[in-house]
Amino acid sequence: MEGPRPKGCTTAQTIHIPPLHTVQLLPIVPFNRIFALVYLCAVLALFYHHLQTLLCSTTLVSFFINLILFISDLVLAFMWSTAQASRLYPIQRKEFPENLDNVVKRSDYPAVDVIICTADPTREPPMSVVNTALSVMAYDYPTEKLSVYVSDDGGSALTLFAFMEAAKFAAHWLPFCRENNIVQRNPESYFESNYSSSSEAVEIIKIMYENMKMRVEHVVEKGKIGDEYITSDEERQAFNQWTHNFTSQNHPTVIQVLLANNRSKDVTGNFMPNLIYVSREKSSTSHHHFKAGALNVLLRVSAVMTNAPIILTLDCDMYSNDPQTLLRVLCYYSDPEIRSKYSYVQFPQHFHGINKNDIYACQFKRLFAIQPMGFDGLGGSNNVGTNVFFSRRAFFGGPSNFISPEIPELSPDHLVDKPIQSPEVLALACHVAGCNYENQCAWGYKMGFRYGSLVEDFFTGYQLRCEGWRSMFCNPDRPAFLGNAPISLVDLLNQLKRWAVGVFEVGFSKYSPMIYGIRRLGLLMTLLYSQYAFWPIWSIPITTYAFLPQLALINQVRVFPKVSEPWFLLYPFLFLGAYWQDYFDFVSANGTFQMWWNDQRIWTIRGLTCLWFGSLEFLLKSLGILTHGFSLTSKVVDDEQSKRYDQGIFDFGVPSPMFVPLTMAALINLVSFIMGLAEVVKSSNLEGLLIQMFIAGFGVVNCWPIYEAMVFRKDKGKLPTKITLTAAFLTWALYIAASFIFK
Ligand SMILES: O=c1ccn([C@@H]2O[C@H](COP(=O)(O)OP(=O)(O)O[C@H]3O[C@H](CO)[C@@H](O)[C@H](O)[C@H]3O)[C@@H](O)[C@H]2O)c(=O)[nH]1
Ligand SMILES: [Mn+2]
Repeated sequence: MEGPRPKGCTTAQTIHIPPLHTVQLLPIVPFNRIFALVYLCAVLALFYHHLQTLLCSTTLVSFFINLILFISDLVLAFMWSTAQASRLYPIQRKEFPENLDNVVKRSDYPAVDVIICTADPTREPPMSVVNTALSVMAYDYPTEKLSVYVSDDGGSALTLFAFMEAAKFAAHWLPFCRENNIVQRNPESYFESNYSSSSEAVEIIKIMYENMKMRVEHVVEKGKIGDEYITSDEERQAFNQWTHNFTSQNHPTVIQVLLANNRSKDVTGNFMPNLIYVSREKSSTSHHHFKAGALNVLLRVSAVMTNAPIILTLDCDMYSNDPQTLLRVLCYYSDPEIRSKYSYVQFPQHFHGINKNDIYACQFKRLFAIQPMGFDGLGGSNNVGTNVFFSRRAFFGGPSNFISPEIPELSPDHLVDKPIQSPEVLALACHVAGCNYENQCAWGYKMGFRYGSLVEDFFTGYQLRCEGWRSMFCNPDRPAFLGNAPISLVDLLNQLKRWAVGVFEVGFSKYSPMIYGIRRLGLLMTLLYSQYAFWPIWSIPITTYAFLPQLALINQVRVFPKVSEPWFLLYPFLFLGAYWQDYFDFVSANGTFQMWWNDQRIWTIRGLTCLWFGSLEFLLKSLGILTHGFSLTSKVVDDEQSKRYDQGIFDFGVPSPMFVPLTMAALINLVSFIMGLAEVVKSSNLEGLLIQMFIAGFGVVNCWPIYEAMVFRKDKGKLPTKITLTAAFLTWALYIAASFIFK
């Protein structure tokens, strides 16, 4: 495996050009490697002890208890080993866009196509999609090289209307940003920030923005576009495509060029970027492959219209937070060597509006910020679906194995020589957006974004890596993009449930890292990808440790070594070692202690809820019993909910079955801790049960918000009584069953 190469540095030293980028191994690496070795010894010792106790089990019950603990620890050890793979070579990159002028002329900058996906105007407010689009249209980049495509899987005239308004507003907004050197180019966020409101120009543009917002929101609220909002015949014609039998699941392709960079000018007379609305053809009889399908259509439509060599894919809520980002990407892309080997540059997902201590751990620091450095050091960052700059060539076979698309117009080296609004171009674009176009094609299997998993981002990144592409991770100090995170527990758990189904679809397919990946990626990268592909198996040890030691404690059965036995020492070492290292990683990625505490709490909550439900859903799906699709994460904010969120209060609210096992765990831990404590007071003998007491106590502390939601709260976000009662009944049943078993 090739380690990191400080490429920019070497070039700089030999020919004395200031570097465009540098790369550095993280200073913590030597420590990580030594610690991994020490920890490994402890893990091996633990398994020696496990085998001993397993073989010496005296009764069937104790054999089964030991077996469950053994399996759980096996899963923990496996997950630990996969995490080590990311700790051995983590690297950090830096770019120097200020040096770009020495290397490339502005006129030689490559063209860039941006694809923004949206799928439902009720769950993804069009105004927020518009803001995302405006923020990227205003990139510091030659406007004639920039095209923004909006993929509307909701097939909604409301979204098209919002973008017609956006196109008009952009004529004011883009020059305003340029002339005033605005850094925050998402208008909503700009007006929310402490901008200097002294100038008249700011006030004027703010009023314009508010007017646009009012019109769009009014139309969205009414659900239809009143005549008074339609200002030209062209617009009317566009909306006429929504005939009476047009539904979001059944309609022809709609492609609307809203701005064209050879024709549309802003108010200062400069040309604007292309802005194109695309809603692919849908029919209830064909499979659409969710976001991956939408992205493949957009890959083809953009190829026909502009065919830029760089493609940025964005989720509708992920707006650009830094106008210089494209220049950063050029720092890499302007190097032909990198261009021929790298398939994408991934920027992390950062979020705005997260509450102070991030109670739901929505920042996913490990997934989005920490582990990508480890992936990158091994030759390729993971792909997280949005904020990623692809090389178009990467969608057509490996670096040395080009796969030709079925028509030459889709080839990455095809030159588009007609304007985007010409009838031939539009006709071909409509053709390649058709829902039967992909029949008997390699799209989704060997070309483009890959089908077969609800986490098409993870799957596609993994497949590109298997084909031999490298990729990189770029995490500048100022976040390049900011997005929304779920603000209620059930939204979060539903999102993660989809991820759980999606990763299992990779883990248990013929492309599993363990059988397909291992032959192509080497051991470390395979382990790292396995950590995600088998992510839901965390639920096994988490559930075991949330119930088993507690039920044993209630019945005064000891399942761990006594304090006086030397094996005892392994447990605090393994626990503290893992938690401490995790804490350290987290804090190094700008986390705080409270954030980390919440993060580890959510980790246990996931293990008891969405990971099980996701696994079950995957099983039912594999058996053909269930055909669940891509459930969108809601981006609509309920006022009351958002108030609770800002105060850091857990939001249960709806009676989701996922809350039942969680509540049961909370009850069992509380009961066992109290009963254990009573026993200690009575016989003042903690020696044998110390580890179990500790686990139950740790559980109780972690479950605090659940007790509150169960007993003390009256607001709408409290735990529904139905859930509390069901969980209480099941806990009681479990208690009775356990007392029979442990007898
Ligand atoms: O049929 C669909 C379904 C979704 N989307 C879009 O996909 C994006 C992501 O959907 P969201 O509901 O926000 O899911 P998240 O779980 O927040 O997204 C994460 O997980 C997804 C995979 O499950 C990745 O695609 C995303 O990039 C990644 O940010 C949104 O822009 C949607 O509009 C479509 O275009 N078509
Ligand atoms: Mn999202």
